[in-house]
Amino acid sequence: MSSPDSALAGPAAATAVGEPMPMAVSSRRRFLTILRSPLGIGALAALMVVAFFAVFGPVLWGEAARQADLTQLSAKPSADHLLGTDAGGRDVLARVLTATRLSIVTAVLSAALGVFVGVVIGLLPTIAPRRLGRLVNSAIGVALAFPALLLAIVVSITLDVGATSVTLAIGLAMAPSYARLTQTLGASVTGRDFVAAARILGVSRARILVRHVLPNVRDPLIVNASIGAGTALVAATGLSFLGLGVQAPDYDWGRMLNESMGAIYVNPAPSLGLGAAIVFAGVTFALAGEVLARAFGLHRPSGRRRRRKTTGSTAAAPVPQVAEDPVLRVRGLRVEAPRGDGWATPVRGVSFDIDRGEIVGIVGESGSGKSLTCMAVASLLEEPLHVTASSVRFDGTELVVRGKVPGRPRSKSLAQQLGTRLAFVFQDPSTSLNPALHVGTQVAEVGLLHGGLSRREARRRAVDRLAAVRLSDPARRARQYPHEFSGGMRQRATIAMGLMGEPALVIADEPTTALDVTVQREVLALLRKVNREHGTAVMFVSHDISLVSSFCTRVLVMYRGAIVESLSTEDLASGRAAHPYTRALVAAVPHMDAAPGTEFATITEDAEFPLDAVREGSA
Ligand SMILES: Nc1ncnc2c1ncn2[C@@H]1O[C@H](COP(=O)(O)OP(=O)(O)OP(=O)(O)O)[C@@H](O)[C@H]1O
Repeated sequence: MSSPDSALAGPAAATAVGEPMPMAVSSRRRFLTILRSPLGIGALAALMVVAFFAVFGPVLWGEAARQADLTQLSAKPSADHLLGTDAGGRDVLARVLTATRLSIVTAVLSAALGVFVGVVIGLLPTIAPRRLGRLVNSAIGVALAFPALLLAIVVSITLDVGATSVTLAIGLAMAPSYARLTQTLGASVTGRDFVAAARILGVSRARILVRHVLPNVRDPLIVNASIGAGTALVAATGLSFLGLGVQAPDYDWGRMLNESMGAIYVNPAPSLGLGAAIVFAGVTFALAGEVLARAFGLHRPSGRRRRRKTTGSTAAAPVPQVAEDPVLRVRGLRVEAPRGDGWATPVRGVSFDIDRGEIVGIVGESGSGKSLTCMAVASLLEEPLHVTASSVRFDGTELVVRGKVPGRPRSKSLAQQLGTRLAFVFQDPSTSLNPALHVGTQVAEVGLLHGGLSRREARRRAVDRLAAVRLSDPARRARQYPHEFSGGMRQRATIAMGLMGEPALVIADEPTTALDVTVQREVLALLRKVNREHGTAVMFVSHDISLVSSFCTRVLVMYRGAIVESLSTEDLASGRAAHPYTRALVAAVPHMDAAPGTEFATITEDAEFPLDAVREGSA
């Protein structure tokens, strides 16, 4: 038997935190498939055996377990007593079967308590303000550092020994492990692009938790909860074995094991029988966990059905009536990040405008601050980053509050405006959609959140938007999961999400880097179509200066966190760039007509360029 302590240390060690598995088939079909597999059949059979003895054990063998035959004290196995008798002359097999109920119920309830408390605590850092989150994290760390068995013993003794106290003790001792697991899983999900996308749509923290975090952390939690029942069984048995668990006249497997140990060398059968029962039940829980994870752990989240008052057929928020000012006007945007003992400034007070309907490229080497600039203007950067500016005016609304650009919109109306008027297309299409939700559900989200649409209407509009981004058979595609899409299709779905509203600006942060050239062209054509048909401005980030030259009308050149030049693409293409860094970037573009053997021009790491802007641009 593994030590209860090691067993209680549980879930984090047993989990492979990763991508949720894809959900290609319906849950019913998946359930039937797994049930027909050897694993499913074995788990179901074992579970039925355990359940049978837990339910009927005391009824069928309770009487036999109580009858004492004083002529047969500590008897060895015989035809009448297959596992022999105990020191009181009672049939051991009947007592083992009768004790199944108490042992299993204690294990299941303790595991349920541990998982519940652990999940609640573990999710707190995801939804709580940052400082409280950090405090909870530290508290989980401290609780984990305390040996779990010791914790269980202390709680058990404090609460007065017995079945109830052992359940509470084990549940509370298991909770920190589940809390850490939940917190780690939650953190891995909240850093993903689809959560950032949800934030842009103005989805609240609680809703992000329910719709995006929980479905993606559920599978490992389900597996661990089931394995946890086996763990709890071993722990409860251990505590009872030590005399700290179930007390007479009740008995569970642990207490019986304790009583049988005195005679183990002369009559090992009772101990072996008990050991077999404990191992069988433990393995059953582990198998059940595996089956549950495969069968139900990949369910589409049921989600609370919420009907809203229908206000019209479009999900778009009313378009603010603004003058023909730039769609985005940024002044003195600065991003600071903690580094070592001090602060680094990856974005150094940049200023720029993007006019309505304009397509503006941002180019620069890796690390020049392009992505941070985009995220900052979309209100997506949170602590520990400091984002300050004298003004960030989007679509007529000032985003800066007391010199800072908040990581979340300050009001519901602003969240609605950002959710419907600003679209963000991320670099990696494989992370920008939630793998646990149907694509249509995700596209429809903004209609539910900001458009006042009913679920059905939002879905209809989502299908319409998927058609608008030229996805064939959009109704079927809407019912598929992101893994059933190609990279290009995912990018289109992300753009379709943006088109649920009436976006005034699409920020596309290297949207084609992860795609092959053909798909790249399709995505660019789509962005251009959105630009032409809706007058949507595009802020297009890329390393690829030739791509930017062909796609954009104007280019902002970033170097070490500053915009060093703003010029038209004609000027760029015809070699009229003024800043030495821009000229070096252009010179580094390889040409097909270069003579064989010609060395490519590169920008070396130690190359230094002035940070002052040569035209409009840097503050
Ligand atoms: N969350 C963060 N915390 C601290 N520093 C960061 C953070 N994000 C980015 N940085 C740093 O800021 C600098 C600019 O990063 P950014 O992602 O904006 O560069 P980029 O120009 O978009 O690069 P790439 O083209 O490779 O995506 C980099 O040095 C990066 O290490």
